[in-house]
Amino acid sequence: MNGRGALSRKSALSVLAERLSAALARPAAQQPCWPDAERANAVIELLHEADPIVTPAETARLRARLASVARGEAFLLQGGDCAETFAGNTEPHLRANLGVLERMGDVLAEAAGLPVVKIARMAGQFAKPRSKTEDARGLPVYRGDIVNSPECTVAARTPDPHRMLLAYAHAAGAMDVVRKLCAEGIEPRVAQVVLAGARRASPVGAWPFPDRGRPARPSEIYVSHELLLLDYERAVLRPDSAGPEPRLASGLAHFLWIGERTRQLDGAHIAFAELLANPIGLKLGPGCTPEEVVEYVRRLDPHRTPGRLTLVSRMGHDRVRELLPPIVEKVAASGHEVIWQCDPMHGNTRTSGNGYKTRHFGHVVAELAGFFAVHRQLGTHPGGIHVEVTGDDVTECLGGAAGIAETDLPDRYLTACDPRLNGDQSVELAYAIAKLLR
Ligand SMILES: O=C[C@H](O)[C@H](O)COP(=O)(O)O
Ligand SMILES: C=C(OP(=O)(O)O)C(=O)O
Ligand SMILES: [Mn+2]
Repeated sequence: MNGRGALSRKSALSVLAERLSAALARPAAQQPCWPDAERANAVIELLHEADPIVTPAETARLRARLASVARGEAFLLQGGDCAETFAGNTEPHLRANLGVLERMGDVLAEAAGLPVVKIARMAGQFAKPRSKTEDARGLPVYRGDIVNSPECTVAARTPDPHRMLLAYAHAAGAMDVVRKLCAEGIEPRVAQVVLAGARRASPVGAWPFPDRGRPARPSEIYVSHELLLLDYERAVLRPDSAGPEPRLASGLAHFLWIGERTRQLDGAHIAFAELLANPIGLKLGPGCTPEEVVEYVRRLDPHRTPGRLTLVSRMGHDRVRELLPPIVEKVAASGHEVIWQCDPMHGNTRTSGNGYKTRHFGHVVAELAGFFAVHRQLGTHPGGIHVEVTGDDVTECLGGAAGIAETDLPDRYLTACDPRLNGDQSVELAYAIAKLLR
């Protein structure tokens, strides 16, 4: 590099460092208050030395894949646990969740006649935003294994910065497993629902039984998590000069998204995401106006890069047809080529009669039906879905072909945060979407 190149690289880096400090100085919602700031800083310093978990080449490949989704040439399937846990970070669990993505991807690819880009909520989905600061017992809420423990004691719920090191180690270990499984081949999850019962109860007319899998084959799967805990996210960043302006590449995931509770336009999360070279997602709940969305698009996709920004609507099954069209119209008129993705889970969370946080399979399908109908009407590409699913045989969401009822919820309600579709419900959902796509 000649002297002038080195100088301009140095000044680009110092501009980025200044912008990063300014972003982090903004108000940040949903951050834990570490009881010992010195200990937290020591952990952050250690994490600064950590190796990236994902490579720039992988993230660049995902950028190219997402550009094709934005252009309507591919479909995006994103899914996994609401909250990963350290105890659940095992090869069988990772394999089961990837097997669900694999099977859903097969069904969707065939129905859409398009390649499916798969992104797992995996290898770092350890931080949770919460709607309250205290639980029913008056204890600080559980904020994900990266912050505290769900156990019901004050000590367990006190944020512990050391957990960020554990989260990094677990994420790195999970990524090794993901790479190994992708190379070896992942066997698609096959639905286990009994034929007769399924035919009776299934809302999906085209539910084909028996659900036949195929042999495992190598797969391409990217990893993602919510860009939430800024003390963690700020630690593993590398300069990236491949794009239209110098940015910082997160070494912690290929794809990061900003949640519904941290999308304040003047807040730290949006300002932080502006600096990232990774593709970015943004959740949009029912309170979001079309004007706000145009401002997000301007800030997060300043160079009009197809697929740079994924807008994830999660409006609820009863509001999507009313709330989504003005947002899509305004963004389409702005000329930015975003990905339209539907999260049919978070706008449909309810408490069951027996006190479980749950979602009904029928509401999940209904929000997706609304999402596809809106895009069909407006002539835009319904680019993908973002779902909370597991290959484990849990009983957390109601309905589906097996007819999970409220009284079944206590059987295997294992989630650390939100209710997930189990393996059968997830495959059934893929068939329901296949019907909508046709
Ligand atoms: O995925 C996350 C949840 O939807 C979010 O943490 C809110 O959950 P809560 O209402 O139980 O706090
Ligand atoms: C918290 C989540 O979603 P949202 O921000 O849309 O509520 C999530 O995806 O787990
Ligand atoms: Mn969730």
